[in-house]
Amino acid sequence: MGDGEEPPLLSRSEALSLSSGTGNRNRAGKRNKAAGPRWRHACHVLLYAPLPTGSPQPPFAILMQLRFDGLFGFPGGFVDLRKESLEAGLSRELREELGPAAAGIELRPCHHRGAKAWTGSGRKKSGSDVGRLSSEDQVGAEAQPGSGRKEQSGSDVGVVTHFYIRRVSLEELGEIERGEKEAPEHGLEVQGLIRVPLGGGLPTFLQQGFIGDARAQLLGALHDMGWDPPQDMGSRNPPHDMGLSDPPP
Ligand SMILES: O=c1[nH]cnc2c1ncn2[C@@H]1O[C@H](COP(=O)(O)OP(=O)(O)O)[C@@H](O)[C@H]1O
Repeated sequence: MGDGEEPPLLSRSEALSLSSGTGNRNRAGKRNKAAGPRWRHACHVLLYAPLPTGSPQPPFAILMQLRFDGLFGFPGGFVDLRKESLEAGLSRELREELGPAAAGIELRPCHHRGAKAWTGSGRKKSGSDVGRLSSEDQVGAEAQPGSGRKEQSGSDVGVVTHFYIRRVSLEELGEIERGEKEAPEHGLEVQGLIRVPLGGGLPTFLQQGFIGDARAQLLGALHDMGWDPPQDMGSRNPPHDMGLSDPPP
């Protein structure tokens, strides 16, 4: 798969059928490469709030974060399916990255908007996922678009990125913004939360660096939410077609 080619969008259950790799070991505990790729699962969520009637278009606020590596992305991270569900793992990541105000944001399978499975051969060549990952995490980073890491053997490692969209109230969004400095990861993995500039500032924002396919996820979500930026704003990369409409509350 070359640059620009995206893996297909998978449903939650299709993506979960990709082994997390625990069964891919022989009796000596060594990885059995013939068993196929070992997949690590990562979950990220777009949190958005409707703005009051009469607000400038589009009438919602969307949160993203500036990461430790200078790239923009959505809150979330790797989930250990041996210990937690996708949604429980994502909630844990939100508490770490957004702080206590995120504890009240319940995430359910209905908020899942699609997943993509990336192998080493599908990796894009730009961006950086620079050296702070554990050896466990590196398996994923090798395979992730935008990782910037030297490619490993490619076919036996992979990352499944799950994308969620969750509507919150403007009050809940404000609480998260006010409480972000209390988050354990604030100033470490997360440098700060931002509201995506959706008006005239969007073209400039879209030229920033994004982790993985976060930029396409943002554009796909805007499309699902009924707002397609004018052509010249988002045309560098077509949005993911999430194949879904009307995100659940
Ligand atoms: O916003 C995002 N959208 C899509 N993929 C992302 C986003 N943020 C990180 N990733 C990818 O998900 C994987 C987990 O990265 P992350 O930095 O969130 O995990 P961690 O916080 O658990 O270390 C990495 O392969 C990374 O490239």
